[in-house]
Amino acid sequence: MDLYLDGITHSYGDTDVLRDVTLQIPQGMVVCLVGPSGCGKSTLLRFIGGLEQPGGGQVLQVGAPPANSLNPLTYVFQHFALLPWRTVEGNVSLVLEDHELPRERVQGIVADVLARTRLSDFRKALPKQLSGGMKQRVALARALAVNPAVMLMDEPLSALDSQTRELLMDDLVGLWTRQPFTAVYVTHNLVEAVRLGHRIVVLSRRPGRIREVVEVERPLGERGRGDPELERIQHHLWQAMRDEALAADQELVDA
Ligand SMILES: Nc1ncnc2c1ncn2[C@@H]1O[C@H](COP(=O)(O)OP(=O)(O)OP(=O)(O)O)[C@@H](O)[C@H]1O
Repeated sequence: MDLYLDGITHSYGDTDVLRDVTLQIPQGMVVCLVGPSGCGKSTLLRFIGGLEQPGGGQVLQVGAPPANSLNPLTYVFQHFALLPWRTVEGNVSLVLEDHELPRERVQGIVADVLARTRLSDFRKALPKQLSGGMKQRVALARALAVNPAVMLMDEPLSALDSQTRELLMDDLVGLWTRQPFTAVYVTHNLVEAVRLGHRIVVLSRRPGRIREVVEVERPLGERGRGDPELERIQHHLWQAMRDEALAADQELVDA
């Protein structure tokens, strides 16, 4: 299933938040949204997920989600949102409970996603026993368990320290390489964008409109740290964002 954003425009009261955002999110692609603080990235993600409706334009789903998808549009948040009293496997199976699946099917799905996120040995652990990176891997496993058509990822690594973030980026690349998924990935971090994004969308400051779309051709599995081509793209993205970010910053200070 592809997504097509057709002229998304929105205001909250007098605040114009998004203007005429038109964008294709093809199946199997990680599309990163970057842009200055307050430019409407999270708002756009909520529109894509159907949590809110835009004032103008529409989000179109083109084609059908996978036949066994239990939740076509699934979020991954910055702060994991795990239930502290449930084990790792209990947190993952939670999202399957309303679907009246046979017990063996649930066990099969949970075992599969825990293996894919390298958590099989920790299935009985409670969240408080896990590092931040492992908690986010549980959140990823939980998202994958419903076999989403598109994962909506809102700053999923920003609560983690830089080393853990590096490891999680490798995990995400490994997950995608073994079994490509579709994602809209909101981030402030241009290193993440160039490591994980097939397509990087730069939004202007508020009201967010598309300033530039950058395609990164290098396969995810071949993108290493210090890769000059990625650094060139990152530099280019920063140039595109810099003035917008400075102006947005000034607006916040002036407000
Ligand atoms: N429910 C709401 N009611 C009123 N204003 C809102 C609401 N949600 C967001 N806004 C405003 O819309 C603008 C865009 O917010 P949004 O959180 O989408 O930006 P963002 O690009 O994700 O920001 P950040 O990068 O700082 O997380 C901000 O000015 C915010 O205050």
